[in-house]
Amino acid sequence: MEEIKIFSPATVANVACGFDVLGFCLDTIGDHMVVRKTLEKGIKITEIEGFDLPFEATENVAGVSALALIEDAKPNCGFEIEIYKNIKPGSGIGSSSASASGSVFAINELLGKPYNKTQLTYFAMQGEKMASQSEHADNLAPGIFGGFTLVKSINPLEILELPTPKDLYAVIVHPQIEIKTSEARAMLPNNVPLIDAIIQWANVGSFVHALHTSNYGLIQRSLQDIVIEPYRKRLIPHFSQVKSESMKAGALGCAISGSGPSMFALSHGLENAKKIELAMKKVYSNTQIDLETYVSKINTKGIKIL
Ligand SMILES: Nc1ncnc2c1ncn2[C@@H]1O[C@H](COP(=O)(O)OP(=O)(O)O)[C@@H](O)[C@H]1O
Ligand SMILES: N[C@@H](CCOP(=O)(O)O)C(=O)O
Repeated sequence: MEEIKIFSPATVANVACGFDVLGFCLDTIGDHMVVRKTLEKGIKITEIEGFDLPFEATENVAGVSALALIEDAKPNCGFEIEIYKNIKPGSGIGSSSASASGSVFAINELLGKPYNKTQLTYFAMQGEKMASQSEHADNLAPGIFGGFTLVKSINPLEILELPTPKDLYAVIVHPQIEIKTSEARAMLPNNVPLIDAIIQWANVGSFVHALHTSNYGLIQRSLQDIVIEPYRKRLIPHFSQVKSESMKAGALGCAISGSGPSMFALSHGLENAKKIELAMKKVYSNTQIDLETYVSKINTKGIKIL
């Protein structure tokens, strides 16, 4: 194979209680990428559509992650990368992650798949580190593995794949403003009160159990973030109103997606998800804020070859 075209999906990181640990993969929104082998060695980004991003490989997360992989693989060829972005940078649904994971996934396929998904996540982390100035894999893991994932540890990198209840849907509301992950991380405290930590890790454990048992009521009781949301919600216009309207419409839970400004809600069933989407959208109907919204099944496959 000399060329490959892929769909690299958007992802929701943190998932309320699981900051830097939990994440899930979306289905209806993502980037397209084309990667092909070249005789000339190295990494070249030859096409970027959708948003204004750097073509210099060392300044684009797709290039940085690809360079990390070829540094290890030392192939006797190079690669050209075309990026067709649908995920707005600074969105909170893993724009940088989709590029970083998509490029290493594609190159791995072209090299005959010498690396496993954990190794690909490690290479993609090198790109994410450049974008967010910190090491986190909670967007990358669900994009590469699919479904829900839990990042057990960064060093050594260990990722757990979690089950996806079959009738679970996600609603994404993305106010068209930009929040850089690096800035949204810099505003966080270094310490968490013990009482808050206890509640947060109880929610993580309960949420994981709820996924394993398809217990939608326990999902609802676990989707709570008392550590990060209090700091970041002020960055998102009308966040509290969106959250309360989504819950009134029947959401299992609603929280900030990644570092924002996107928000996500989880729904038991598609019809309920559509009602929740309308309720969340309505909050912005009399504002000047542009909005993108998506209703998505949980994508259990992750990155797809087209
Ligand atoms: N290929 C890329 N895709 C998206 N963002 C990129 C890419 N390369 C570099 N960046 C930079 O990374 C930042 C977006 O990453 P981030 O702040 O984590 O947003 P998101 O929440 O959408 O992932 C932006 O500053 C953007 O300029
Ligand atoms: N755990 C990270 C996740 C960032 O997600 P993104 O989609 O905003 O890149 C954080 O919250 O900083």
